[in-house]
Parts: sequence; C-alpha cells; structure tokens
Amino acid sequence: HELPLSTHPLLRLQCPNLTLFHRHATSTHTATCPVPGLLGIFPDLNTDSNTNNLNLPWSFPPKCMTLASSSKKSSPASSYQSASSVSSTSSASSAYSSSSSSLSASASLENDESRGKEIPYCLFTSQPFRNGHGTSLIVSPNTASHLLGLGVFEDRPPPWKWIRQSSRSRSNEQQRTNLAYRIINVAGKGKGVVATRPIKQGEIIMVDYPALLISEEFLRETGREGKGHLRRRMVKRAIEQLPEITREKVWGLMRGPGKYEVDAIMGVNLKGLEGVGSGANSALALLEEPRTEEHGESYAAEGVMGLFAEVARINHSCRPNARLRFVENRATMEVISYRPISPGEEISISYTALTLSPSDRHHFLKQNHQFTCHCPLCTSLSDDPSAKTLTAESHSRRTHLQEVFDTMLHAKGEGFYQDAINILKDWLDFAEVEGLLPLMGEYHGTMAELYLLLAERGSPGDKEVDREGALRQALREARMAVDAWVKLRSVDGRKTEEARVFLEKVFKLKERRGKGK
Ligand SMILES: C[S@@+](CC[C@H](N)C(=O)[O-])C[C@H]1O[C@@H](n2cnc3c(N)ncnc32)[C@H](O)[C@@H]1O
Repeated sequence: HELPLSTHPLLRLQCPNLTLFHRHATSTHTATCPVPGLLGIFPDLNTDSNTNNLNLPWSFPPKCMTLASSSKKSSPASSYQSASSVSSTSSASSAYSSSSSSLSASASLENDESRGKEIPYCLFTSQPFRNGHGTSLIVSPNTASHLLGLGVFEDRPPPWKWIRQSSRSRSNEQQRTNLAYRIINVAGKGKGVVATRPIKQGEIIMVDYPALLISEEFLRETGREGKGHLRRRMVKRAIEQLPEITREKVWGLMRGPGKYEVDAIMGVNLKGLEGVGSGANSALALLEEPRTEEHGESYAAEGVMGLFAEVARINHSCRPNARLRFVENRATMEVISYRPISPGEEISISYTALTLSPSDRHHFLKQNHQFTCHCPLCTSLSDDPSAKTLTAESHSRRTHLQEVFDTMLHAKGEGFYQDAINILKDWLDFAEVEGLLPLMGEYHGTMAELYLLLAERGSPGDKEVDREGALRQALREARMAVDAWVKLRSVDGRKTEEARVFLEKVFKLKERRGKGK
C-alpha cells in the first residue's frame, strides 16, 4: 500500500526520481533526494528567485521558529527567527534570504536522529488559495511539503455540475441565496447555522476551506513554559496575512475565555481534523494537556488543527444532524447531513464522543469547550418535563448500549466469538434508535475482527463452526467498515487507512485459504 502522491512540479523539478508515500502508509519516506520533506517549500536562493519561485504558492516569505521540545529540559532557545528579520528588512529578497538561513538550520535538525530535539515551525500564507479565500499554515516544513505534494495548493476547477449551476445563477448574491444554510443568532448559543431549504440525508451542506492550519504540536509546545507570546505573535501574523474577506471573518468569530484575543478565538474555533474522539478536538484542551506520544516518527504524521470560519459557526448538539468530514488532499472541510433536515432547523455537529453519558458530556464540554450545552438533550437549564423525559430515555438507551458493548468485549476476551457477534448485532438495533449512525465504522470494524477471530480460532462449545463462512463474513464486514469510514471521514483519513489495511489482511488470508484447498 505504497501510494505515490501527486508530484508537485517543483518537487519533480528538484528531485526527478523522488517518490513520496502517503503518510498513513506503513512504509514511509524512502526518498533519496536531499532532505525529504523540505523540497519545494522555501525559495531557492542559489538560483534566480524571480524565475525559480514562480510556482511557490506563498504570498509572503515563510517565517520559521524553532522551539526546544519538551524532551529537552527548559531551554531558552525559542526564537522567532525570520519574523524579526522580515520586519527589520525592507527588501523582499533579503527577507527571503533570512528565511532561507532558518531553512538550513531546520534542515539539519529534521533528520531522524535529532528529531524531537528541536522542531521548526514555519508560517506559510497563500492568499490566492481557493479563489482568494486564502490560508495560513503554521506547521513543520515536513507537513508543508506533504500538503504541497498532495496538490492542496493546486486549485482545480470545480466539478462541471457546479459550474453549470453557478452559470445559471446570475449574481454572487443569488449564489449565496442558493446555499442550504444561513448564519443567524440562536438563543443561548451566540450565532448558529440553520437550514434554508429541505436537506436530504447524506447531502453535503457546506464546503469550507481552512483560514488557518496549525500543528497540534506547535500549540502544545507553546502552551507551556511561558512561550504563549511566541504562539500569539505567530498566529496573529498568520491571520493578518490572510486576504481581507477571510481575515475579517476570523476576527469576527466568537471568542472563548482568556485575556488574549488570538487564544480566545483559537480556543473555541479550532477543530481537530480527524474528527471527534481521535486526537485533540479542542485547542483549549491542547494548550493545557500533557502530550501523549500518539504519533510515531512517520513522515509528516503531524497532527494538525484547522480554523474554518463558516464551520466554526456550527453549534454542538448531543444528537447532531450533521457531521464533519475533512478531505485531506483538498484541505477541505465538508459538513454532511446524517438525516433529512427541515428549513429553519439548526444544523448541529457533536463536539464530544456520542457514547458519553449526559453527565460525562456536560463535564467534557465544560472542561474542553467551556460552555454549558443548551441542546434539546441537555435539560440542565430546562424545566420542560417532556425534554426531561427525552433526556432520561436517551440516557438509559445509551447506558444500555455501553453495557451491551462491554458484555460483547467480555465475551470476546473469553474467546466466545460467536456470542460476541450476536451481542454486537443487538447493540446495532439500539444504536439505530438512538441515532448513533456515526459509530458504523467502529461497528463493522469490530464485527470484521470478531468474524476473523471466529474463522481462525473457532469458538468454545461451538464445535461446528463454519470457518469458511466466518471468513467470508469477515471480508464483507471489513469492506463495509472501509465504506463507513470513507463516508464518515474521508478517503485518506487515518481510520479509513486502518480499515483498509485490515481489509487487505482478510482478503489475503481468504486468498491463501482458497489456494491451500
Ligand atoms: C465553534 S463555536 C460555535 C458558533 C458560536 N455559537 C458562534 O456564535 O460563533 C462554539 C461555541 O458556541 C457555543 N455553543 C456551541 N454549542 C452550544 C450548545 N449546544 N449550547 C450552548 N452553547 C453552545 C459555545 O459558546 C461554544 O464555545
């Protein structure tokens, strides 16, 4: 599963034989060209910058900062390298040369040996990105290179269907009114997004682009030891460098608690890209949480959070009618409906894992997002008896679901795979009632695993296990898991990739069994 990436013209130019691999693939960079991950990111000073840099998407010279990582005890080495030199120099070319000198410093630090000692983060802004929406990234050069290699900055024309639609509509104003949603004030929640027309299940309601993409590690590293001012300076510059229309939207976003404007905006509006429940989903939490070594050393596997100025207006609900899907190779956030939505209904997503109990949800939202939920399932502030019943019923169903799931795990742990499968089917019936379709990827993945275990090990007490049948079922469920993850996340999300690797494993096993007969 080595997936060659679309090769950016610059990468091809600099390293004709270079093959980059998808970041989720098991074998990572095998590139031979100098310093993988740093190609085509910075202007090359050795050649005439006017001609060579034409293809770079950046509207300003990239600015880099190295932070001593937490593995190295507190070091005063944090510096905001080229930003100061940019402001102290007037000519663009000397600004480029200063960022290039920070490149050579970071290049030598990015090899595997010294990785983790000092991590450079750079600010890259592309103003033309997505027809003038613009975007600013604060990421490691590796990640910037990865995104460039994916073709994220090559703006492709929209699908012909959209062109046809927009050519029919006469003006921008009319195009706006064609949108399925609008942003209005919502009682008790600030602003929110409501449907303007009937929306079908599975429809893409909103497509939004990142105003900011910021490395999680950068947020963590600057969340400690008095480095907050470095973060705020870098983020403020990132916002200031955006085109006016997007910049104004960002400054106009809701602010959370905190005395610093930039942190207050990021705290409530930044979103993790892998969806709820995986990695960080609140920047607020990230700035305080101790780091977990979740990612290995794989190429460009840096967690990134995004600020999407329209998506940021979508409020939380404990029973959401929509979900987010990040499409990595377009760096685009899509909002997709779980069920039909009527005009005037608020569009909501869940900021928490859906299986949490009401009290855990409250606690989580308070702790990580610092608000008290006013959604229909949360009646902490409501005396309405019917709402209370709704909450109680939902709570008892979700508690039951958790119990069923635990029983299933117990059966699995004891080797009773057939029983575990039956119990999990029961779980699905309840999950459907509770509107927990977002968990379908998890469901099919677990089913596939159980069938595979059954096929390989049998089940005590069941001497007559149809192992071939179980393997067929494992393959079927594994396929469904991939489909579910593609729908829930995206074709290249981490979960999708894991499901795909599992599917391949089952597929090969089935093939081998077939040949062995
Ligand atoms: C990402 S913003 C959502 C848009 C926001 N309402 C606005 O006006 O821009 C998240 C913030 O909205 C508010 N919010 C979101 N969902 C809510 C809910 N279910 N109940 C109450 N407040 C909510 C909270 O203040 C939260 O920090």
